[in-house]
Amino acid sequence: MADPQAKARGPPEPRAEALVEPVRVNGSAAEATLSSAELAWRTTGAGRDSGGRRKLELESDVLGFQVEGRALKLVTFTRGDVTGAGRPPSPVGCGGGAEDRKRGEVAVEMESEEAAERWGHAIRDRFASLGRPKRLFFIVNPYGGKRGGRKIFQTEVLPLIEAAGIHYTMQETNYRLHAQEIAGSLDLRKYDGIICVSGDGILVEVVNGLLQRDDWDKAIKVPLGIIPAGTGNGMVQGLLHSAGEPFSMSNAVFAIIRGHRRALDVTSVVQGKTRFFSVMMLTWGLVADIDIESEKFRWMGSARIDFYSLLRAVNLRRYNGRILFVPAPGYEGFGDPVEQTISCKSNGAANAAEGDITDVCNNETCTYSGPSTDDADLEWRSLKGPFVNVWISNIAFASEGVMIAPQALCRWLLGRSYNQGLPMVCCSRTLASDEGW
Ligand SMILES: Nc1ncnc2c1ncn2[C@@H]1O[C@H](COP(=O)(O)OP(=O)(O)OP(=O)(O)O)[C@@H](O)[C@H]1O
Repeated sequence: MADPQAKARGPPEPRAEALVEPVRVNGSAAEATLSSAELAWRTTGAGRDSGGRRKLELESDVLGFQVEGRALKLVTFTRGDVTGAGRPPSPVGCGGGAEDRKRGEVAVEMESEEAAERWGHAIRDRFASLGRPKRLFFIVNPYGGKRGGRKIFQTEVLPLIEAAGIHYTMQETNYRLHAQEIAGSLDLRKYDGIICVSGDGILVEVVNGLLQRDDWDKAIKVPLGIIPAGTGNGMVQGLLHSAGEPFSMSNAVFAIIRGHRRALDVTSVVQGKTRFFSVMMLTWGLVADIDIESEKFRWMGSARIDFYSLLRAVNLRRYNGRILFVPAPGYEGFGDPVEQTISCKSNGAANAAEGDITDVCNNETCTYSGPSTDDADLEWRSLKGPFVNVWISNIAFASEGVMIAPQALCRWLLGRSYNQGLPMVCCSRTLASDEGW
């Protein structure tokens, strides 16, 4: 989940005492230990696996659990078999590869109901300390990608969410900007996060809806998540990549269940009299044209982008314009110096170098008015077109298969002309007018 607030997990919890009990695991007698990090057991009876130690990492192997009388039933989600019911278990310490996770169950029968309750409490506390959500609000776009959002929610998301014991509310979007309206009026006190089952567009609508609220400063701290059901899905790919997880639907859902978070910058964009907020990328020229003009091929799913890119690549257009930017350290040599003072302060847009100053923020609809920056000492530079493509990216991936800015938190990718290649320019945070929460 992308959480604009979370910069770090905070200081580690004090270590709780490990619980040790004689139990039966999947019917076999064993001695089990529950620490704050793992549930481990060693079978004690006679048998093929007697004495073998197995373990489940609570953070990364367990979807959820239930206490039923003396039984503690854990739903596992692991790479490889740790239950002992199927293939021989992996020895302790051997992690799984990139294979997909599979669901399993480990039934731990305790000696008393009190013991089962005690262990249940300990696991619940551990999940809470990890920031696992308990109540989520899902926004499902039935129209995004190949129009599979509803099915993805029912078949891929719900089974895992229910196994994790998470309460949820789901609302489908009925029209363009509906997600923005929903986020603008949702009672956020009821939820630990808003999850979009959609393409990247709905996530951006949600961010805009949150920032248009009167309580935007609290609203924007609500964790947001995304399940890939769109055309590009670059945000999910970027988030999973940064967590070291391969791209898959189940990994995206599990990352949300585990409470994985990272902060995300928000870019404030002013165009004429309109202000909006972006968390992913801004494009002008080739990529924007491909995105917009390929709409008529939406039935192709992700392939529409590849197909239309080819069509446009053989017929490149050029765009005249000038880009003003503040280079990041080490990139000061890019572009040409700008003489005029450019203000990027408070409410307004980055004003044109020629000096047009327009206050474009409409306070009725734009409660968050963008970051305030003191740009008095900033050394602005400029690049003059014509451009084939201008691509400003806040994330590493444009889509599942397209890594455009490997180290992106903020990168500028500028295609000045077809023959000059694509120089990459690292911009300063203030250039993108962003603010990290
Ligand atoms: N019921 C609906 N009917 C038509 N459009 C809708 C509906 N619900 C949402 N939308 C619009 O669908 C667009 C695409 O949404 P989404 O980002 O989920 O999918 P996508 O296929 O990845 O599209 P894109 O590549 O344009 O981001 C958004 O602009 C959204 O406002």
